[in-house]
Amino acid sequence: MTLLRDPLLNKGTAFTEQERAALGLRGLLPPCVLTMQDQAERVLINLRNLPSDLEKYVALNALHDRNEALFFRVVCDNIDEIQPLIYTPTVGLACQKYGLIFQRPRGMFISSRDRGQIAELLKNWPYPAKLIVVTDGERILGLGDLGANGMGIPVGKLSLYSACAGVHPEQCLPIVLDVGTNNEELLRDPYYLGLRERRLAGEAYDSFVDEFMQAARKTFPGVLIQFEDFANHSAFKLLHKYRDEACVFNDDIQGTAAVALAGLFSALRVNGSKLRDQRILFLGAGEAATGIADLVVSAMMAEGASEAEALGRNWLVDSRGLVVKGRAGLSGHKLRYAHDHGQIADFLAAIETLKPTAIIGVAAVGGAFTPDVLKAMAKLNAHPIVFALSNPTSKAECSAEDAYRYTEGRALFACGSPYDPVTLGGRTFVPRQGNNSYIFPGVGLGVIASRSRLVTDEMFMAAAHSLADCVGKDDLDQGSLYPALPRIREVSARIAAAVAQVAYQRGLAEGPAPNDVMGLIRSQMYEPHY
Ligand SMILES: O=C([O-])CC(=O)C(=O)O
Ligand SMILES: [Mg+2]
Repeated sequence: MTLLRDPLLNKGTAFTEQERAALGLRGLLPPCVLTMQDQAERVLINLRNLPSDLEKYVALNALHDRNEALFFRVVCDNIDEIQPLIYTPTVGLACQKYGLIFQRPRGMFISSRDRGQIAELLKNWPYPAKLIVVTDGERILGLGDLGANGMGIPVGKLSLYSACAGVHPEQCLPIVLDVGTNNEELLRDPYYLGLRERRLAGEAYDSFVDEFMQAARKTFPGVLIQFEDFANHSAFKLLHKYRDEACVFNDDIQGTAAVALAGLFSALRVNGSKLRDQRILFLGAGEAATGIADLVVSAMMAEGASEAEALGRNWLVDSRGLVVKGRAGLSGHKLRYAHDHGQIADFLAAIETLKPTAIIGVAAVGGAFTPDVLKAMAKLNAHPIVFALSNPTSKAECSAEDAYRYTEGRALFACGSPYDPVTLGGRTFVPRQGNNSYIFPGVGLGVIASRSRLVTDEMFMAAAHSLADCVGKDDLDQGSLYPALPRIREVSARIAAAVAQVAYQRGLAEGPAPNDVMGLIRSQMYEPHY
């Protein structure tokens, strides 16, 4: 009976006659023996009969808790259909309803009440973790502070690690650091499962996170720690504090940067220009905006631009207008992009003045790329680059349909959440997601496989190039700036190999470089089967 209750061992009706006899399962299962394929088909039939995405999320979660291999088989074989249900956009709603839909815990919940005992707590995790995705829930997607309900995000990210890059599920540990929440609604919500108190701040917060970092590294030596969906003020600080001493990265800063840069490389193949000649205007000035801009600056410099020139080609607009030199109260991460210029209050006026070739939306202001914004970009450029990257769909700067409609089908478009193909004037466009989900699974796999001590920006640059290299002419012809999702395991393997290569070249890896790095990567990829 224990076997049937253990999701890592359970095969349900797929236990063979011999297994049933040998393992004491006779009589505990209906007599019919199914194949994994039969089971997967049945899962899909049931899933498609469910009336809402949230119910599908719950059903998939339940499958994950019942039979892990079957869950991943279904995800891998139907990634286009399933990814939006276990990841953005549905995971956003699932986090908002986390307390209500809760059935079984997944991952670890470490709260500020556990101060002084985090190492002891981590020992309760029964597997040797090699990869932790951790959030404090303060900025979940573009939805803001969801406190401990943010747990859905590390869970979703790690499901993609296993499905999209074959990181073994047993190596994956989702963690929420529950330091309270400042979300009034949650504090009043009877079903909220986190601590009902305001967020820790200042020194108390820093020392709590530091205790977690030391305990995690001690309990799981060499573990890769991905920071996810922290608010800006914590995200930059934590990355800066730990990146040179621990194996960490911030997905929202560095992962998003690499996916956006790869999308720009693809777009430039269509419009035939160079990165160093672009003028990029960001709507948003947080983790994603400055993360992307920093990587773009490095890439422009690799094409021969000076640093000053490259910086001057990236501009930010935040809630107070254009980020310019001397504007009062600018936070540190924006300063590189605070150029000498007069104040401009709104985004459209900034477009008209600065004449960008690309606009990148990362401010979680739904609908901010208005028809007028899109038309202005179409007037300035033969092929305007328009990336509406905010998540979930309700926060997207514009829909795919609007992006194509208001630019007469000339936009080179990428979106953070999935959109269906758009047919316009006899042409069908297939927009693809400029989502860090193309990047982090491969980066993580490469870091784990090479046992790299650190995660570097050079690795994200290599990941961006590898991802861009996977985009074919057939993709570009239909308006896709990224490869098709069903190719993701191959794409992740290439990214992982490139990342591992950097680790070996820079002396960050453990052990000598193998002759066949790709072989090493492939040999480590988990395949869901019985
Ligand atoms: O999770 C996603 O879809 C992308 C991401 O990291 C975020 O929006 O914070
Ligand atoms: Mg994120």
